[in-house]
Amino acid sequence: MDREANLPVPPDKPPKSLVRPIFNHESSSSSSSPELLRNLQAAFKRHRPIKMQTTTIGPRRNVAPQRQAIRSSRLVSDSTVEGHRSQDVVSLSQSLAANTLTQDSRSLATSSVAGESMENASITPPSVSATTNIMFGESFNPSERQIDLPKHASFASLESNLDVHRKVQPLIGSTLTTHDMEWDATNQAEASNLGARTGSKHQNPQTVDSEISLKSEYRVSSSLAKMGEFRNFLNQPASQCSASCATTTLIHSSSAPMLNATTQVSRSYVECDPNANPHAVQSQGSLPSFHRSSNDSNILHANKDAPLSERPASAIDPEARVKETDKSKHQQQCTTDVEAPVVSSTDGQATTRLPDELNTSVSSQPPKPDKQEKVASSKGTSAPRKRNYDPDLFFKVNGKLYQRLGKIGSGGSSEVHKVISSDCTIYALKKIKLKGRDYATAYGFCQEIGYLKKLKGKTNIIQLVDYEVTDKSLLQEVLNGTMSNKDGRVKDDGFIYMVLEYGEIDLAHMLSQKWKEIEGSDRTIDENWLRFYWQQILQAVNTIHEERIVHSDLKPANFLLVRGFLKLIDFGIAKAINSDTTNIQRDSQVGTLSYMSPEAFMCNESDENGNTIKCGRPSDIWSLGCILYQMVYGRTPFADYKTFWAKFKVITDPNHEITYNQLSNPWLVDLMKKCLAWDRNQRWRIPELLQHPFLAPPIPPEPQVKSVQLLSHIADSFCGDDDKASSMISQLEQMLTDPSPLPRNDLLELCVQLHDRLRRQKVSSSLI
Ligand SMILES: Nc1ncnc2c1ncn2[C@@H]1O[C@H](COP(=O)(O)OP(=O)(O)OP(=O)(O)O)[C@@H](O)[C@H]1O
Repeated sequence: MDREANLPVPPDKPPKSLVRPIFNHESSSSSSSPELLRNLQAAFKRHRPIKMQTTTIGPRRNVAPQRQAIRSSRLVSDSTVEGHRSQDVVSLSQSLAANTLTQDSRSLATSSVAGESMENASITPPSVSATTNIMFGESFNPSERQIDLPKHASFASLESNLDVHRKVQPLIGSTLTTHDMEWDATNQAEASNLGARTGSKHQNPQTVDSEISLKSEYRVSSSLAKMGEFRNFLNQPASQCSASCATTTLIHSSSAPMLNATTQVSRSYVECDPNANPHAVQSQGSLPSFHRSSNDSNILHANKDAPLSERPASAIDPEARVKETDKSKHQQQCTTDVEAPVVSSTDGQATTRLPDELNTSVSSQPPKPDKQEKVASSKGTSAPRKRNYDPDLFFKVNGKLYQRLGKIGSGGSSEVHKVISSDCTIYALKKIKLKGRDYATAYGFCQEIGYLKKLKGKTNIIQLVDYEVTDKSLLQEVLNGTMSNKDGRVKDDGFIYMVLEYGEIDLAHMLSQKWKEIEGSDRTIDENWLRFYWQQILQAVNTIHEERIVHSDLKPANFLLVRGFLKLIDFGIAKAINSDTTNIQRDSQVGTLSYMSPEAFMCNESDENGNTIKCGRPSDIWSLGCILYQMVYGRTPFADYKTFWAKFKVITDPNHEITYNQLSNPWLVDLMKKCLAWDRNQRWRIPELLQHPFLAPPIPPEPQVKSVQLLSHIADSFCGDDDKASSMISQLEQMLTDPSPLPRNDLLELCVQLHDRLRRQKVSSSLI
């Protein structure tokens, strides 16, 4: 039965021309004045996100709690410090704000219905940006990116809505099931107070007010009843949860007078996330007026029906399959939970639970204008799947949408983008195009997924959050460790998508910044800074070496700073394709070549003994030596050799001597030499490097300290300007303070000479 049909038509529909630009779809009703909407529209046009092409932007009520507003202004200023990144903050925050704004504009309508003062609902652009920044200031804080803030903000936004909605809650009256009323005691108390005030409206179902209240009350009750679930929902792991977020702006839509945050936002995500909040599905089914344009489609069930090629990688990944089973259980559970509100219609006629097929049918329908929805519901058919997102704005990985925030970089083989997920977590999305590559290379790229899976949970390795290989057979082969079609080329327009932890800056950029500071001054590199990062670099590489993985492409750009610590990225690729000429071509840009070991240049060739030259862990150590050299001197050891052939020649020459300018700490030179030994067997391994005196300086033994003190007494006893004696004393001092083993003979000889000199001086002074 169509509940909507039983509701009186609101007499005061705002002109569509006013609503359309805000929501980009038909807005069926609102009891707020057209004047107000015009003002809202005008106010928010000024704050339209630059990057967001969505038109689903609406006004936002200034309903954020005071405490948050204060906090927001602090965060606003924090976020501006981040310079370049703050632009993302702005665009993102605006886009996310759009979501909240849309919701709140609906709250506005309700608040007028419920008799709430419209002054509270007034829109002030500054408050919009402040609230917006509450939401995003933190989400861009490197240390808190994965965090509660977006969740908190969504929640705050929801609560803000609820502040308004609570006042209409009592209107629900007896039409609500007990389930609907499962909200916290505070709300209930408040509602019962308000009930007395607003109860009369409920008595007259024919009035516009109560009609709209009845529409909204479902959403209110649904939202309130689901508060607990919503909290849980927001607490879901990033990769599994869908929540209020920027991306919803594009797919928001509602023709109903209002829709609360929980229902609307999460519903929006069901379409992109098979694991998304099932409440959304229910609300969609139960509220036919909430339909989006016919362009949208719901993937929740479309995924089930999708052909294998369209299914997520989890369909073939046993690990992911387990996850999916759990999620679908959860989904079923949630669906059951929300069935009651679905059928508790305002006219009291639909009081039984919907049959499962109908639920499925309704929830799987692509949201459409009312008419279409009715047809679809009654027939129980699924609309054909359509692409329901703008690929210029979003990436879709395993059914989940990630909004593009900008390109971070591009490697020889990939593009890396900064993205935001539906739960407002920032990620890096690496996209590798497979088409045209030889199969072995494509296989190699795909192997990175295998390595990243193997290194899951290792804190100094970038973490893979999700992935999709559009060529499922390729992924299957990689996961099985088999390779057919060795000599073929990838013809299909396939891609690898990897959703990765996001790194704020890479070591290459850190270094160039550091060297900009140093250059022009008489300062040298800060040794403690060097120790701090060098140790992290070693530990990260040690992690993969322990896993028997050779990176083969170590360079500063492949160490990313994530929440203050360096993490290794992009490994495995170079190793997997090491013998492939493409790799050499890729690396032929000066910069990467600069870190290649002699054996990497000669890999698979035979040495003078007829043994095949292999690239193993020592090859990575050489690259580490080049990185350290660059950290110390501001340039790589072979930077003077510009072309490929010049580099090739000098690096593969065993007699070439690397220049080490003198440093105040001799251990540092020693350390570089240990890494850059031409003979790979001479190079130290990471466990040894971690114990090198540069990182773990030896404490001078006690006797040596005493000797130095004694020496200074001897120096004092020389009278006059005895240059020879002074020079001998400083030599002795140097020997004693040098942490390397003392050259005993030299030391003894010096001591004897000094003693003689002192004796002679005494003799001559006694003669005088
Ligand atoms: N997780 C991430 N977070 C932030 N930035 C990233 C991330 N992954 C990669 N990048 C950026 O993108 C650049 C290219 O990424 P990556 O090295 O993985 O691609 P690639 O195609 O293998 O590059 P290349 O072949 O040149 O090494 C990196 O240097 C880094 O600046």
